[in-house]
Amino acid sequence: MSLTDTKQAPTAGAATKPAVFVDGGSGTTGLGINERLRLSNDVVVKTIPDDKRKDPAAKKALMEETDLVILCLPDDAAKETVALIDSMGASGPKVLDASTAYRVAPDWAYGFAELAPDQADKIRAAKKVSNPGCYPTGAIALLRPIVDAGLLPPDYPVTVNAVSGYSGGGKSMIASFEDGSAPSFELYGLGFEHKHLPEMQLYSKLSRRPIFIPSVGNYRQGMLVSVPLQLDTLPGKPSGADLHAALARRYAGSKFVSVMPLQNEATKTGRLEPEALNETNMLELYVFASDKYHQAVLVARLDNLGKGASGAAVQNMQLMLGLPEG
Ligand SMILES: NC(=O)C1=CN([C@@H]2O[C@H](COP(=O)(O)OP(=O)(O)OC[C@H]3O[C@@H](n4cnc5c(N)ncnc54)[C@H](OP(=O)(O)O)[C@@H]3O)[C@@H](O)[C@H]2O)C=CC1
Ligand SMILES: CC(=O)N[C@@H](CCC(=O)OP(=O)(O)O)C(=O)O
Repeated sequence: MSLTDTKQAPTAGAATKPAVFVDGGSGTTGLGINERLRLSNDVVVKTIPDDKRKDPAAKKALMEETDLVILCLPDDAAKETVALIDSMGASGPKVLDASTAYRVAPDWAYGFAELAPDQADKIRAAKKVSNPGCYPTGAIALLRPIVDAGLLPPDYPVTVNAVSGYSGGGKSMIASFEDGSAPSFELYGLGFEHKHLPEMQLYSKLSRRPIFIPSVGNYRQGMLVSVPLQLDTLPGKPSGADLHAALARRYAGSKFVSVMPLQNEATKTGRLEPEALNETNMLELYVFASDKYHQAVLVARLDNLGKGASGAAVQNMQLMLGLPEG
C-alpha cells in the first residue's frame, strides 16, 4: 500500500494544493483536525498506513512529499518527529506542533494569532509553530491586553481558575469518564506545576508566576477560564469599563475573538456555561464587574478542541500555507 494515499477525492487543480500530514491523526486533536480539513478541502491530506504510523522511516518518507506536518502527539513523540524533520535540513516540511514540547522555545513562533498585532505575520513567516494549550489561549487572551495597556502590573499576583470538558485529557481521560470510573468533577494542578504555566506566564508578560487551578467536569468538551481581580489594588483603580475597553481595542476586527458587550445576558444573570462555542474556532471574552465592590472577574469561553486545539491548528495551518482563513 502506498504511503501517500490521499483522503480526499481528487478534484481539478488538486495537484496545486499543499500537502499536509497529521502525525497522530487518530487521537482526539488529530481527528478534530482531519474532520476540519475534510470539510475545507483546501489541502491534500497525506495518510500513513495504520501499522506504520509509529515507524520513523515511514514517517520520514511521507514527509519528503509534504509541505506541512501537524503533530498531535504526546510530547516525547512530537520531539522524535521534530528530530526527523531537522535531519531533513532545508528541504524538510514546515511543522505545527499541538503538544507542549515547544511552546516557550525561542526559535518557534507561538500560534496564538491574536496575541499581538504582528503575531499572525510571525506565524506566516515561521517554519516551526507551536499550537497553544487550551487553557493558556483563554488566560493569555484576557491578560495580555491589560498588561500591555498598563492596567495590570506584570508582578500582580494573578490567579487563573478554569474548567474543561474531559476531552481535554485525550483518549485515556475520555475513556475514564465514559466508563464511569472518573469522578464527576475534580480540581487538579494543585501541585503548582501544571504544564501550561510557562506559556501562560511568558505570553501574558507576567513577571510573577500565576496560580493556576484547572478542573475537569463530566461533560465532553467546552471550557471557561477566569481571572478574578480586586480593582482597588490595581494602579489607577480601573473600572470594569476600563478593562473592557482595553480588550475591545486589542480584538477590534478579529474574526475569531469576540469581546462581549459589558451588558449582556451573562452579566445580567451572573451565569455562564462552557459548551456554547463547541465545534467552533471562536473565543468569547467577558468582563463581569461590580462598581460597588471594586471587583471584576474576566472570563474566556472556548471549545478546548476548537480554538483550544484543532480549530486553532487549522487557523495556523492556513496562515503557514498562505490559504484563506475561515
Ligand atoms: N485534547 C485536547 O483538548 C488538547 C490536546 N493537546 C495536545 O495534543 C497532543 C495530542 O493530544 P490528544 O489528541 O488529546 O491525545 P490522544 O491521546 O487522544 O491522542 C494521541 C495520539 O497520538 C498517537 N501516538 C502516540 N505516539 C505516537 C507515535 N510515536 N507516532 C504516531 N502516533 C503516536 C496515539 O496513538 P496510540 O493511542 O495508539 O498510542 C494517539 O492516537 C498532546 O500533546 C496534547 O497534550 C493540545 C491542546 C488540547
Ligand atoms: C482536562 C485536561 O486534562 N486537560 C489537559 C490540557 C489539555 C491541553 O491543552 O493539552 P496541551 O498542553 O497538550 O495543549 C491538562 O490539563 O493536562
